[in-house]
Amino acid sequence: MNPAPHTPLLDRIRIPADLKNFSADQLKQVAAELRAETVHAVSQTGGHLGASLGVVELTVAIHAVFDTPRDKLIWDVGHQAYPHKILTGRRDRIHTLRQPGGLSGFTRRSESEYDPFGAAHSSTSISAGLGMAVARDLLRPGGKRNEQSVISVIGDGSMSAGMAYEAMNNAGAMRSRLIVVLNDNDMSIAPPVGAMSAYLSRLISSRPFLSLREVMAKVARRFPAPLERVARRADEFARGMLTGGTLFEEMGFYYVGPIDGHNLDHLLPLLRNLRDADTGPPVLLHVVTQKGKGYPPAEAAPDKYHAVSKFNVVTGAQNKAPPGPPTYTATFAKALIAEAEQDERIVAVTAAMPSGTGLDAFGKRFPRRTFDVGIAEQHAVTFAAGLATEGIKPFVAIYSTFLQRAYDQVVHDVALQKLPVRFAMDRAGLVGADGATHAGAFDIAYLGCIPDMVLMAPSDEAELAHMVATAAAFDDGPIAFRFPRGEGFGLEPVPARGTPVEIGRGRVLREGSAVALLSYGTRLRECLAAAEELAALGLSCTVADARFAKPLDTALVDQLARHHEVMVTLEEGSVCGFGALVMQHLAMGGAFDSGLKFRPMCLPDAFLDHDTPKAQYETAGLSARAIVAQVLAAMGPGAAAAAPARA
Ligand SMILES: Cc1ncc(C[n+]2csc(CCOP(=O)(O)OP(=O)(O)O)c2C)c(N)n1
Ligand SMILES: CC(=O)[C@@H](O)[C@H](O)COP(=O)(O)O
Ligand SMILES: [Mg+2]
Repeated sequence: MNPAPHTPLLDRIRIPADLKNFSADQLKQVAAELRAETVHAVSQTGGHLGASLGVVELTVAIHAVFDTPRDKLIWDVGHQAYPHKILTGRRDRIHTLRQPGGLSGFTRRSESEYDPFGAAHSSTSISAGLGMAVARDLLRPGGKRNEQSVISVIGDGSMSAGMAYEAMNNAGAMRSRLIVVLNDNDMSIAPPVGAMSAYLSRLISSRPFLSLREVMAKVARRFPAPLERVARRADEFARGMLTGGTLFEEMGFYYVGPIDGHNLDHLLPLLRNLRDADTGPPVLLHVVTQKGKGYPPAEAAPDKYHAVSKFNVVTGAQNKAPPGPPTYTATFAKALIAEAEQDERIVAVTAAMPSGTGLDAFGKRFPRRTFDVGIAEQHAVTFAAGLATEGIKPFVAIYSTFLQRAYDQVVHDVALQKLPVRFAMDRAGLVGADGATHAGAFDIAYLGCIPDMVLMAPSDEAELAHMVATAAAFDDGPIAFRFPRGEGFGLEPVPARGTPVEIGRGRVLREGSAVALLSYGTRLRECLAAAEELAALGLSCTVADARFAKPLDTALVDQLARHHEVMVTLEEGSVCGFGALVMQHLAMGGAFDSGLKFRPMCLPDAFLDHDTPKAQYETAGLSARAIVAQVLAAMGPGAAAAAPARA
């Protein structure tokens, strides 16, 4: 157990407004204590530490200067908001971060009035902030525009997403009063990629940090007097001649920076000036920070401690679980490498998640055939579509939850044109501590309704290798497969290279006569366990692995429906998914007219909070126990007692 840090000043803060009673020097001490408190909290819970450490001074400065929650502070992604949570009335629960029943690891409207906008998917903060700023102006016509400030804090990685540009494009034209803080730590989860990242680096290296005098002079020059505008334009023009106007200025923002984001002597007066300005375009304040700042093990780590498990504060050593079976992610990467060894047209695309998707391993083996496009899921999909038009075989590896963002690209750019893009959807199903925002709940439903999509879900790691091979061999249109977060079962040997399976063909693992359990994905083990329990009760069960949600193995489905009294489908997905596809088929074939008792078991129609995945699936009612209960309920009272007669 790591000892709690000594935090005399932090202990005096109940609400952020208390910070206004402190001098600049005291605020520096508050920042030091807040950093220690954040390290201590995350050492007990695990979580996104590096990003939070990088914004400690920024968090203190914003809360000391602005009047939250009346002023709106929006954290992009929300994974850096732990110090903000500590300062905004959640310190007593910070040790429950990401724990069952505890605080969320992201910002969340239902958690606090200091979280005006929930997040976890990136690059939404400028749009949301602009909406709030415009609402302010609409609701208080004639009011002073500095009565309420809106501050969006967005990271350099998140700045690579299309949404951020869409929002800036709109904000720059609307000239609504909005403060965007670009928190540039030169890191995404992995090192950042792309021209924007290179541009920001150039901007920083071509312009040394502004001195306090320069910052203040610059801001004072801008605000407010319209008459000064001409002079300012001349000034900007002259400066542009020397250093080049920034992209942000070209987009209609007033650019201030770069500023040392750890220097409170600069941040405090600058933010006060921006707060008090009543006129002007949206402001982009460019602060340079360090991910993991102030905690040596984090500063030294290549990933700057983006996400850590519980750890020892003194050594920084993380409590890693003893190595278990390989993860599905690792199995996917290995299988893809095996395919790519044989077919040089295979390439892989990630949207800023090389390690999360296993494509870091693929990239080591095939650097020229690996594309990290930044946090740009929409672009990733259409980029892959373009590759496919020319005969390249792209595997787009995106978490199920993040593929949501590229829905129209999947429909319009890929499926409608029947382009053979392969979608590897990691983190399918419930993911644990990241909670509802990251649950891969919806992909079966949102892809299942698209014509010509082929959808697969492996029931274990060996099946995953076979599905990678199937996708590699399939050239007739889009094909997708989904697999869960974390370790596989480690029960079946995984072949060095998979063997393609027949498209649209499932398999039967156990034959029975009373009950049919048809599984799509890794709940198959729960079905097999349930079948054992039901057999012990005298109910004989067939267990089948659908393998495909689309095209459905209709022959298998019909056969199960015809020869069993009860049929249950299982999936790690939302309503309107696999069960709905099966039900639609059965209904059209009249199976229900002849009395089939059909029970589609899927995730409940609700957003499930963070918990351990096992507990989440218990809550969702997708365990072996729940299957047994469902079957017995379907059979009616006395089913188990009467079961031997039915078997
Ligand atoms: C739409 C979307 N894609 C991917 C992610 C995964 N993700 C979470 S944080 C992150 C990096 C963000 O980098 P940056 O904005 O610079 O923040 P930093 O962690 O460096 O503070 C990524 C890729 C996400 N949250 N949302
Ligand atoms: C904040 C964010 O979106 C990612 O860091 C995410 O938490 C990664 O999840 P995995 O741990 O499943 O890769
Ligand atoms: Mg960053």
